[in-house]
Amino acid sequence: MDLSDWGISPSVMAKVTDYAVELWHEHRIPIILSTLFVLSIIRFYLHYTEEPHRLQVLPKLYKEKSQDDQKIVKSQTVEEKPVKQSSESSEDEKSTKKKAGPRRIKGDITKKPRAGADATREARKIQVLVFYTCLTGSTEKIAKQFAQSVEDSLKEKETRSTYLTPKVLDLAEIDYDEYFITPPKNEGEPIDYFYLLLLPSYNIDSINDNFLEHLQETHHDFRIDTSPLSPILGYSVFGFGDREGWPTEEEGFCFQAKEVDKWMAKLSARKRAYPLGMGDWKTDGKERMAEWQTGLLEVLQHIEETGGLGEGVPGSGNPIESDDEEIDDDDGEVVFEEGSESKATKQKSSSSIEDVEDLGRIMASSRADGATSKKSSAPIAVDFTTEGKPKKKTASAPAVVKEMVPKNSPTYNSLTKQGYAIVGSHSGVKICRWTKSALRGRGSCYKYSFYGINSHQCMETTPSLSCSNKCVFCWRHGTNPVGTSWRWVVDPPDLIFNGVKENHYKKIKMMRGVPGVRAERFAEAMRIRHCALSLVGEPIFYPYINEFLGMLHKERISSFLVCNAQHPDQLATLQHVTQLYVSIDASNKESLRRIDRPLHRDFWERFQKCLEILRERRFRQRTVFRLTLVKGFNLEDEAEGYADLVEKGLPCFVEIKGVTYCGTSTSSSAGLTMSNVPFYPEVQDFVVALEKALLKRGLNYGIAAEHAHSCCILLADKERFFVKGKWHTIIDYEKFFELLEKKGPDGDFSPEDYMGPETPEWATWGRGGFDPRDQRVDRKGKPIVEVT
Ligand SMILES: Cc1cc2nc3c(=O)[nH]c(=O)nc-3n(C[C@H](O)[C@H](O)[C@H](O)COP(=O)(O)O)c2cc1C
Ligand code: SF4
Repeated sequence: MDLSDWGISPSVMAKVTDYAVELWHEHRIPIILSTLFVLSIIRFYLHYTEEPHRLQVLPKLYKEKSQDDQKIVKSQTVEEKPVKQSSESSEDEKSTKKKAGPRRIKGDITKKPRAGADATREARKIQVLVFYTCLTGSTEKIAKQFAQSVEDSLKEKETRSTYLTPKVLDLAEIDYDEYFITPPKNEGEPIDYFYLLLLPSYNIDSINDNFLEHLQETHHDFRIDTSPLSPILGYSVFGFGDREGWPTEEEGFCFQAKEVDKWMAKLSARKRAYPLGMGDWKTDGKERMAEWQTGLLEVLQHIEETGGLGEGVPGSGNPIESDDEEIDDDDGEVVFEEGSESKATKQKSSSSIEDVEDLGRIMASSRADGATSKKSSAPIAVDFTTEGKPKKKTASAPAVVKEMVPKNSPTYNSLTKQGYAIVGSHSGVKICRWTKSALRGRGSCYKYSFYGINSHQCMETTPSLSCSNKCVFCWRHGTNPVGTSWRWVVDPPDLIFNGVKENHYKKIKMMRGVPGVRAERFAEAMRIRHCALSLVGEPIFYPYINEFLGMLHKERISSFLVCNAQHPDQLATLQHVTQLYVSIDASNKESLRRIDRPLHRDFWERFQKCLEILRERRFRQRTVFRLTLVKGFNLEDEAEGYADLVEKGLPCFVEIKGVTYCGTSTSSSAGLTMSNVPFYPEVQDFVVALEKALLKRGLNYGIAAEHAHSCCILLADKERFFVKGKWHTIIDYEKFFELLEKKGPDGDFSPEDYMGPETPEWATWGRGGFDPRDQRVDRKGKPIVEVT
């Protein structure tokens, strides 16, 4: 077509073209932008007007797809929305729009159930596998009988719905790869495995060597995970040996069982379900195995109920043999720094002070409260500030009584972090370092050597975390509470008693998976036989201490009570305890002020009064002075001063102990450093000097026993505890309870009436006093070789 046909001449055309080109060159940017703007508007318009139409198609597609999927994944649910009619509300429409898009799946994908998960427990069976080796015939028989007996017991406990009949497997016949690289694979229903290994030791080449080599190689094989047996539910080993040929562990008793236990811990990622048991079938084997079996059955039942090993395992079962816990001494008394609570206690509120005589009344109401609300809120505040003169009750209304250690307080957090369990609002319990050590056969505390206390059966607790001193060598470092009077809520004694026992056992159970814990000691530890009332604070601060003691004694738990010679009124009314300690931290007033930093103004008078009480009661209570020696504070030239105090109190025993450095800011602010810790020979010299000073005064005390390991020496009254040429510092605990039951808590009987057998030879002066049943280890767990 020609433009001239439309009547447009070529010259006009050329002009228009020129004009358009010129226009473009001059305004091309605004033109482009405007065009883009217009196009976007059109695009948005089309998007919003077309969407409903597209949505009508999509659900249909979803539905078809989801039907296919359902065939494959049963537990998946496809989220779909019915097609919306245009008449439906815009709200619905919005939600529909929101959910449009890729297919979404609700619910979990069906996973293989995880061993140990509660929810899946029902669906899974547990298979106990009993592995054994045998050269001379005994272990095979034992293994079969054992498996039968486990099955019978599980039947009795009605756990058969989960446990399959235990299988007995000879390690000489099985393929290790089938069981000891990964747990066996089961084609049918899923099964969880629990391994038990009964293993005699042989000091000749035997199948045990192959087995151990296999375990070791599996652990080190770089192609496999270092803990390929971690899917098993747990394991435990029992070793057989012969004490005639291999009397001690150092000499090889059950050495291969110990090795297997160690490797299994590594391969299973610390799934030690129960401590290694060891026995000699000719002597104690049956007994040891019965204990081991009892413990195991409890674990198996626990697994059945909860699906796992429970508290303490794994986690507590650190495979590295180490004692990396902080230095912890026996009976350490802790002073807390003043924090918010102590500030509260400092604000003396005379209005909240009650007569000591009123305690009976308050206690009755406290008990009643305890029965319903577990915790008494009786507003008790006992003033201990001025000894002997209880303040008159005032008429004004009592102030609000607070808890000593409330759950959300910094003190609570600090103490629980340090491993204390807080019971009620003012009591604490903790497993002492020696209890752990004895459970692992690494030595007991000096009280085993001196008095026959089994450290692994000892509970260390206090019914009062509060104290009225701020001793420089105090162990723990919290934030409070210290105080001269009881201004807190009082918990009833049964609440404390049950609570401390429960928590003690809980903590013992947590030791189950710790390497080196001995099965027989672990089993024994489940019966508390002794209670050290010390830990932190001041036990006789607790208004119902006698009731608490009564509960201990009723269960035949002995009581070793340590007090700080600041509460004479409470000391005077204290009923029988198995052994009554008074801390004597200095020989004179000035020294005592410097070391104990007492809060009482009349601390020296109180101290003197306590000594008088002890003297009066020395034929009723088994009294002990405990001296803690701090070089540069109370050691040098103080033997004479201490002798004067002994003359005054005439205790049955005097324990002398070198302070152990705790490195807290309390101690450093008091100028205490490592140089204040006396060496054992210095403690020995001091004790010899004290013995001499006592003799000079006509006091017949002699050095009865020592425990070099904890830098502790015992002086005893020779007239009373040296019988027929032998020291008798050990206690006859059963006799104590018999006397108590016969004569009552205020009964008339003396320490000699429950004096036990002679002090063991190895504990006497010059012999060191380390329990010969155990092995001394250094802080890294390495055996200490004595240089003689
Ligand atoms: C050759 C031989 C070597 C042994 N070596 C040790 C040993 O080093 N340590 C140990 O505690 N017991 C040792 N025993 C003792 C056995 O471990 C113990 O008697 C065990 O109960 C034997 O079990 P069995 O009859 O199943 O083979 C040895 C016994 C034998 C026959
Ligand atoms: S008496 Fe008990 S609490 Fe005290 S050190 Fe010994 S084992 Fe520990």
